Amino acid sequence: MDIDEPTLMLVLGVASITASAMFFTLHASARHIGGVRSWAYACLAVGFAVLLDAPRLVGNWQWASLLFNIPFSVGQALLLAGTAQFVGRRWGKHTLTLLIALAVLLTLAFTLVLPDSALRIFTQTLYQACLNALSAWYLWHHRERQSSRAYGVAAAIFLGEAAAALAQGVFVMISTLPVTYAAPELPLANIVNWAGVLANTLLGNWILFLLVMLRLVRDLQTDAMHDPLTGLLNRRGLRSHINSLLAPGRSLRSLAVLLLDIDHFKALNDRHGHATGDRVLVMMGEVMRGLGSAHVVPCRWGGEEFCFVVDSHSDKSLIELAERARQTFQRTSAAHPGLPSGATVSIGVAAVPVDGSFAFSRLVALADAQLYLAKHGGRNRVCSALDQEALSQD
Ligand SMILES: Nc1nc2c(ncn2[C@@H]2O[C@H](COP(=O)(O)OP(=O)(O)OP(=O)(O)O)[C@@H](O)[C@H]2O)c(=O)[nH]1
Repeated sequence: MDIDEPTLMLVLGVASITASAMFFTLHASARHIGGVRSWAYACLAVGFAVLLDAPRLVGNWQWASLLFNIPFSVGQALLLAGTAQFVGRRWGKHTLTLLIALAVLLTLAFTLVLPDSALRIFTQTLYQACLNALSAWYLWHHRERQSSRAYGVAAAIFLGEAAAALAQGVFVMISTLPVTYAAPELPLANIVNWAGVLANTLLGNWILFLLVMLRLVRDLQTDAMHDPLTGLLNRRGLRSHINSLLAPGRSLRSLAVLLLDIDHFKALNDRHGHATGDRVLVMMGEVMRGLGSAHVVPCRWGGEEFCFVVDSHSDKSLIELAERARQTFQRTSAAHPGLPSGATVSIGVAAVPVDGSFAFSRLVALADAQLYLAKHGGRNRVCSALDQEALSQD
């Protein structure tokens, strides 16, 4: 291949260092995302390896090899460590140290102790292939549902890099020609080598960058849709849930809402303090989460008001759910050390058919009217616009 190698390496080195700067910047504003800092150091190490090698200043091939191989191998190990951290795998510092030590030992062995270019390149590319294949496996195995396509592409790129590295090592081993790292005497090995380096430096880094951005978007969406105090869906999250329930193709027959309001919460706050009030709200969230399921979705409506949205139910099951919520809340608050024992909740229940005239706001208004009745009927009770016979069983 007709390539001005030093120029290409210079470009790749600069691309790696730029990627490193990008990852460092990302890490500064998204510290909770694991692995980004390791990727930043990985790009830095690879960038230095390539930049040091580009001018071909060192005439002695052994020293030139050491100068390239060691930072490059460190970069590969850090890349894998970053990927493992990004997907949430346990990854001890010892594993990283071992991998780096292995790469350094192999390089030293086949450069200074037993100088053999072919063996050095083969072990180096085998090492790189194994690490890249493991990165591909981590990304594929831990792909996130919403961005599974991007994870699939990332895994494919890493697998491609692994295959390119392995192929280059094999070409070099089976050739009878004398070889240098870039193997200009072996055109096929050289092409494969460059394909791998390009995939690594350009595509690989960009796809990792994309995965971090997708993770950030997912985290922001999760934050925007959840109440930070209780962890339940907030109103925005609930709206998104309702939209997904009403999406075309879902044959939903009816929808129910249970509105729950903690009794005399203002007095509780005044008497025991706002922090205790917050703890009662958290406990309410836990009680509701415990009663939730795929068809029973809890939400913090606002302040001391909560709701369940139920999309598969009978009238009886709704009333049972409301009663269970009321009793569990009362029991838990009584049993919870440090919380006021008399905390109770009033609940209004309503259900409507999902037809052409369905409006969620009307359903909420119906449940609210029942909640009003529960409050004015003495609190700590369930009121429902449903089958009164079922209600009177309790
Ligand atoms: N601790 C705490 N209090 C909150 C929060 N959000 C709203 N509140 C308080 O909840 C109280 C609601 O009081 P009200 O709407 O008067 O209702 P209530 O005292 O529960 O009376 P009833 O509903 O009629 O039983 C207000 O004092 C709000 O300040 C919160 O996040 N934490």
